[in-house]
Amino acid sequence: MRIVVDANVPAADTCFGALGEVVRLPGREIDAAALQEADALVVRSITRVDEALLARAARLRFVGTCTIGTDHVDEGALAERGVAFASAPGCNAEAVVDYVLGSLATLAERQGWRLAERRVGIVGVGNVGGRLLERLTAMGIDCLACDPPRVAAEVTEGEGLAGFVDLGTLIDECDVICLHTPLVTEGSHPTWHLLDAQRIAALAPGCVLLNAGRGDCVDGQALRQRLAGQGDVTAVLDVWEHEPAIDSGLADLAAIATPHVAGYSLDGKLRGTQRIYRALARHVGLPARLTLADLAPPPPVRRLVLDAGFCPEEALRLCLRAVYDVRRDHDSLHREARRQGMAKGFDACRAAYPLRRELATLDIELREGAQDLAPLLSGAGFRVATT
Ligand SMILES: NC(=O)c1ccc[n+]([C@@H]2O[C@H](COP(=O)([O-])OP(=O)(O)OC[C@H]3O[C@@H](n4cnc5c(N)ncnc54)[C@H](O)[C@@H]3O)[C@@H](O)[C@H]2O)c1
Ligand SMILES: O=C(O)[C@H](O)[C@H](O)COP(=O)(O)O
Repeated sequence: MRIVVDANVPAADTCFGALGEVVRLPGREIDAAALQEADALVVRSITRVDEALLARAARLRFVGTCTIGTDHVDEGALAERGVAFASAPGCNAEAVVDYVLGSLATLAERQGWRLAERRVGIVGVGNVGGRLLERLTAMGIDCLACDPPRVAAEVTEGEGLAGFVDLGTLIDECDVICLHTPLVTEGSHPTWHLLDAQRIAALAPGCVLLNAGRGDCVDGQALRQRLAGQGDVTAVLDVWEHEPAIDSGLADLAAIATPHVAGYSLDGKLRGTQRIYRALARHVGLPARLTLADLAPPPPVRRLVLDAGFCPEEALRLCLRAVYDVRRDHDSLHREARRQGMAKGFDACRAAYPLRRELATLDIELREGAQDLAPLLSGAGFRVATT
């Protein structure tokens, strides 16, 4: 079996090599010619899997994307050709939540506010937004949630979603708005330009808008105008319209601008690889013997000991940055964009992404006098012990 795999899929040779011959190609270079002899295709989100790509893929029987998002895949076209499809729901959701916490802690420090005093609105409460809601609530932070499709499902399935509000209410009542919606262009709950010019104009002065869903969920031009004109809201943007050739003017105006890497923990990527490896093995009737534990190395920082003397905000920042510092990704996007131009720089940051682990890989020991920090830090996602 010949398996074409995006070069940015970690542990591909170990996993897919156990099932067949692996051909690795940069995601943007996978084209119809590359699939002529392929039996299986494993992508991430940058390869558009559509009619044009499939045109000469007569042998193709399986496509897997090691990502949560599936908007780059024409599932109808695959079904018509009898090609099986698998994605990796939730694989990097914890990493995205780590990114949100790191971004908010960084802004709080820069702008001189306390996260505990802010109300956070979460739009799209699925794997990512749901985990964010859980972690923020456990940290004692007030949250509102908006997810009309889930609310509609409640009516029919009795999910019980008390406390969910509509988008207008969330915008009016929250200081921080976190967008975790997929890109949906059709149906009764489309998300294309969910934050359009009108909603962007309605953002209250001082509010923070964070988008780690899909770039097309926000009208980038309207956001750029609001940031450039009034300069009274703060944007944290990980996803963009027209990636990788994103609007560099908007990137300059965003307080935190990163190249679509919110989900780029090694753990999240390996989970994605492993899910698709298992799906392909099942599809071809081979055993999938490799587990996540076989693939993930030990974390580079395993343990932190805190004694008395930290205020909660400082302790949280210190622990977050021991694992992942979002400022590194912001700086590297700007640096590489200056060096190579935006489109090349954007992709270069992603291709050479440094090692990043998830908060749950860090053990924190709280000594006497620091034990009050336990709810905040365990709520944030660290493994906390008191001694
Ligand atoms: N930046 C990154 O690195 C990164 C990483 C992972 C996922 N993502 C993006 O985040 C999206 C969400 O991920 P997930 O794992 O939570 O997906 P999910 O499918 O588990 O959840 C998405 C939620 O959004 C809700 N939703 C859909 N339309 C909506 C609308 N109009 N208004 C409000 N809510 C709406 C759905 O009902 C669902 O609950 C993915 O589809 C992907 O596009 C980005
Ligand atoms: O949908 C997802 O899982 C994320 O957006 C993912 O992090 C995208 O990563 P990429 O495919 O761009 O490497």
